[in-house]
Amino acid sequence: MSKVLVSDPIDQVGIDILSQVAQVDVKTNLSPEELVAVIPDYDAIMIRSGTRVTKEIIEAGKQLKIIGRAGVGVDNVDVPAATRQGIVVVNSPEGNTIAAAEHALAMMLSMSRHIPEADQSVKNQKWDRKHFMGSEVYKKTLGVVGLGKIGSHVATVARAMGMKLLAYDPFISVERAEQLGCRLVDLDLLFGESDYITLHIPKTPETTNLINAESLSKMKPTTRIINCSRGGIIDEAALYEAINSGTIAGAALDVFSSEPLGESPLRSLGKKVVLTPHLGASTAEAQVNVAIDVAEQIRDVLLGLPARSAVNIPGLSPNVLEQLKPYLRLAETLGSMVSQLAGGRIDSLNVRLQGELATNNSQPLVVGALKGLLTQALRERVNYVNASIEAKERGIRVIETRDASIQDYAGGSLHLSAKGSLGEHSVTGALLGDGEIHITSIDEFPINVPPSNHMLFTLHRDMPGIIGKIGSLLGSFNVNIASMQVGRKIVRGDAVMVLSLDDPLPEGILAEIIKVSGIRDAYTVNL
Ligand SMILES: NC(=O)c1ccc[n+]([C@@H]2O[C@H](COP(=O)([O-])OP(=O)(O)OC[C@H]3O[C@@H](n4cnc5c(N)ncnc54)[C@H](O)[C@@H]3O)[C@@H](O)[C@H]2O)c1
Ligand SMILES: O=C(O)CC[C@@H](O)C(=O)O
Repeated sequence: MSKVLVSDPIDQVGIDILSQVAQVDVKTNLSPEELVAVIPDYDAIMIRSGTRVTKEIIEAGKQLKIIGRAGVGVDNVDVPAATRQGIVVVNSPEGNTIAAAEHALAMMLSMSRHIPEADQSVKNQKWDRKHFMGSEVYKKTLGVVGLGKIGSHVATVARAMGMKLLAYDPFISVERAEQLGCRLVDLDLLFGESDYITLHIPKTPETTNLINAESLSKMKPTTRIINCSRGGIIDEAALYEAINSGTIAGAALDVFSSEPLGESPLRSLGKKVVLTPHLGASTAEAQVNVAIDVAEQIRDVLLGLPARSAVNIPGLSPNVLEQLKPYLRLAETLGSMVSQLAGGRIDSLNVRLQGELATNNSQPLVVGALKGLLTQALRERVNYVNASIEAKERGIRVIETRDASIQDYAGGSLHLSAKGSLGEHSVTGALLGDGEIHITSIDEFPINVPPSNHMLFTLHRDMPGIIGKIGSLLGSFNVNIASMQVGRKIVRGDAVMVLSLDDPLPEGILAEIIKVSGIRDAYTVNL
């Protein structure tokens, strides 16, 4: 039975889902050393933001197949290290969107009305109404940095509260921003005009310390900043200076460059600052959502099914995935066939999506073809996560083409051609009515055969007697032929013969087949 380690607090509903297929061990607050020590036993790890899954942990996780992040940000996972090791990393891109957006809005309002401090003073037996004069958000300008899922919801609610909206997001269209009632502007303008600035961006090299002494100096003395996205996007020392000196009015922070927050002068800024301990996703609803979302994906991957929100393989919606599954099998089968036909070192793979397939998201099929191609060399070490990297590292050039005009099969067909040290070979395949894979051409010779576990292909001159000769030769070695088909372009020209065999071709027979007069070449394929 598979084993899953849950190393951060996860809602019970997630544990119940995992328990359907695995032994689940909940061990929270493990030190990095303890994690390295226990991880070799586990097939999957499920985390929130508390656990850092480092390269060391990943390398020690020899059995690991999947890392599940019950939340959005995967910056606490070394995704490149996981990818290299063929480990799927999944998250829950939407499960806590509303929770995080509502937290940002709550932070904005509580900072404006000094609610945390006022509450504390009443609890301390005081009745001080003068000290907590607030300001309204109505008709104020909110600058939204990052207009993705959370930023969009914040914008929608803020607009309903009567705020004017500016937004900065280099990857969002003007139309989308306008739909949300936001004016898309550059960062300097947003910094200069906003009364409130709310950050909803990932932490990347570009966004690290985006809010620094220089950007803070462009803001109004009344500006207040809200950060419920990621620590490290704000230079905390510069923020402290700016608030302390009156360059800006205040900040509400849920995330910090180092968590838990250690000694920090930010704690001393009184009512100008509201601080929460990374609570953006901490609602009962969000925790149920993310636990279900990620536990289901871990369960599926442990059952050998694809994940719907993998961050290191092409993301596909469950519906698209369901439709594409038979074509992924087709791509893998053709990839494995073409690599065996080509033999030797492969320099390039051309993947041509034909007919209806040409209109689809081709990336998963290309990865599927590469996975099939590399299975010969890497066996189970290659998977949908690392196939592209492994191909790149081997110097295999991948060319992707589309031809929607080839309407040979309903649903489309896939044509792979591999060029290598021993020449070039191609294979085409399609799914027939019942979803069964059919090979529809080999080296551009038309055929129509379902693939079988053991196959023999010959390239020969189309002439009387040759089929009989091969049949007798195989018979003399006690090889049973299950089916046979010939494909040719012209009568008495070159042809290919495809034989499905009951057993693998014994050692040495291929050399005998090639000696038969009229046979130009012969190849075996085992799937
Ligand atoms: N505090 C919490 O508990 C909590 C909860 C959930 C999410 N988050 C964090 O909130 C952030 C946003 O999450 P989301 O679900 O909205 O993500 P998202 O991917 O839907 O949106 C992020 C947006 O940022 C934009 N962006 C990327 N680089 C940018 C840049 N350099 N400048 C401006 N915009 C840029 C993207 O185009 C995208 O629209 C993430 O960092 C996530 O980890 C925090
Ligand atoms: O796990 C959490 O509580 C925080 C999650 C949040 O930071 C996220 O990126 O989804």
